[in-house]
Amino acid sequence: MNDEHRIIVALDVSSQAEMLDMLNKINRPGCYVKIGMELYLQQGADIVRALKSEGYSVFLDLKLHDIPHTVYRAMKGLAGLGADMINVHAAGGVEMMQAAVQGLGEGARSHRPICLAVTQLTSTDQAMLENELLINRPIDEAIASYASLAYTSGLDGVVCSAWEAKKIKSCTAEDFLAVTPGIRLLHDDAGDQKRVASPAQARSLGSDYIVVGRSITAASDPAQAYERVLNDWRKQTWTTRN
Ligand SMILES: O=C(O)c1cc(=O)[nH]c(=O)n1[C@@H]1O[C@H](COP(=O)(O)O)[C@@H](O)[C@H]1O
Repeated sequence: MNDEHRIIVALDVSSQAEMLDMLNKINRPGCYVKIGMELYLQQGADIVRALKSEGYSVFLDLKLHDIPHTVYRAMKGLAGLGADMINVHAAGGVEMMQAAVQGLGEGARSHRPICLAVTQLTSTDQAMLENELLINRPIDEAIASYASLAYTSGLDGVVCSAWEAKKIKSCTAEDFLAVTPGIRLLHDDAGDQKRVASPAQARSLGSDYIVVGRSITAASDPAQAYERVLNDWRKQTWTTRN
């Protein structure tokens, strides 16, 4: 798989027209894109079909979190859209994650989409984990524990920050995917993201894919920003703390 396929661009816009405009600006036909709830909830399933018919790889990020039966039925329907990657919240538990994989397997036309579990959002930090979610564990331990549950549930990987990727792989498997948002180029504003890394850091830390939104889409020249992300990912000069 080439380097470009490891960069997933988060198309966080609200209409098909804005999406097409952004894809035009990025100018990378067939790249990997992520459709989140903003676009999906306003434009519906056709947006995924349209992107697939144009040759894009699609991560459908709807972060399902419900009772197992509901998630099973939702995934069975979503599987037919042809997305390459899809996610649930690990906090839904083992039975729900197993139901997600089962639904995807039964609904897929050919290949089952990659199924990921969101561990803890990259907008969560240690203080929020303890004070709001009442989880009194170090955040990387809590995340590794969610990842282990996802692994035993038969998922293909997790969404986490780059900083947890190594620990997750050591307690699951080397080929258990770490898909990491919270990516920023040097000098970019972190905004609401707490656990942030650069593309080069993420790769050094063990990320398999990076999800990049505003560092590309809010840049004055998105095509140039995409190129900077890709070059940084390729550089991988940064070495880990461990
Ligand atoms: O599942 C995700 O994609 C996701 C999980 C997570 O923990 N953190 C996170 O930021 N995301 C998504 O990744 C994208 C990050 O966007 P930027 O912060 O603009 O790069 C957004 O579309 C988020 O919805």
